[in-house]
Amino acid sequence: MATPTPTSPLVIAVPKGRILAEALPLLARAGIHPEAAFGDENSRALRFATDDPGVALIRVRAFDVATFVAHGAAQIGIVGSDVLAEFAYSELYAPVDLGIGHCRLSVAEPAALASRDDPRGWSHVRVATKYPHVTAAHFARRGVQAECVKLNGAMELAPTLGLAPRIVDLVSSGRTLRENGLVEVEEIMQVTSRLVVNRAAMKTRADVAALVEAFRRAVGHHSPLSAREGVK
Ligand SMILES: Nc1ncnc2c1ncn2[C@@H]1O[C@H](COP(=O)(O)OP(=O)(O)OP(=O)(O)O)[C@@H](O)[C@H]1O
Ligand SMILES: O=P(O)(O)OC[C@H]1O[C@H](OP(=O)(O)OP(=O)(O)O)[C@H](O)[C@@H]1O
Repeated sequence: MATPTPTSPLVIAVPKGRILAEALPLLARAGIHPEAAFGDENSRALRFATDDPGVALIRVRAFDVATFVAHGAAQIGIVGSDVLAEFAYSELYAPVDLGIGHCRLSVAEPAALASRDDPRGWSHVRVATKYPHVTAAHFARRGVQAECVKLNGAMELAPTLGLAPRIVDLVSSGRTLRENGLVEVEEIMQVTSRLVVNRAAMKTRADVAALVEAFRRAVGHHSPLSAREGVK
């Protein structure tokens, strides 16, 4: 595990993709001003300077933000509560709900199946998902055994191609489900993006604690949440 020293720049991990666009104004409000390439989706760079030599940004996949911060390779990150719930890293502290990346994690199935289906009667389900742990835990809570087929995207194809009759995926507008003939049958959790911090770095580095406060002020949010609270 990388041990951050007070002299090394503080590294903030931000996911590429949709969260990046929503995170940019928030970073600015927290006083972080990255070089222009950071907001350019076409840039192939992965590490970016800011106007503060003590702060650098990295752009990584959403699921990898949690891994970088949990191992101390980055001290702070921005990540969806869906990802936090799936990994449940004890090294991560999630003190601020950033109020961006609103969506929900839901169970969906083909409209034809839903019209004659009763979720209360399920004892075993086969589900295609990027979230096998959250899915299994959700069904186990009501005594249903979930057999998960792990996919990294395009879960919506699974029912029509016979991979699994149901999926667990993120839903926002509902358009992706609709355009693929699926309907939502159960909500598992509401999702927003959280600021995550490496617990050891939070205790040992004053710059980390100061930046957490800057993010709190930036979202006007003051109540601390642990990594497990609010993420079911
Ligand atoms: N439709 C959505 N509306 C709002 N937020 C979303 C939506 N889909 C995903 N998110 C949030 O954004 C995060 C990243 O999702 P995204 O779909 O960009 O990842 P991805 O493209 O699957 O990532 P990668 O390609 O790196 O695996 C999710 O973990 C979730 O918290
Ligand atoms: O309800 P909607 O508004 O249609 O949003 C839901 C879609 O958004 C996410 O995918 P994303 O667009 O990030 O693409 P990806 O799965 O290819 O990353 C998610 O995996 C759904 O497919």
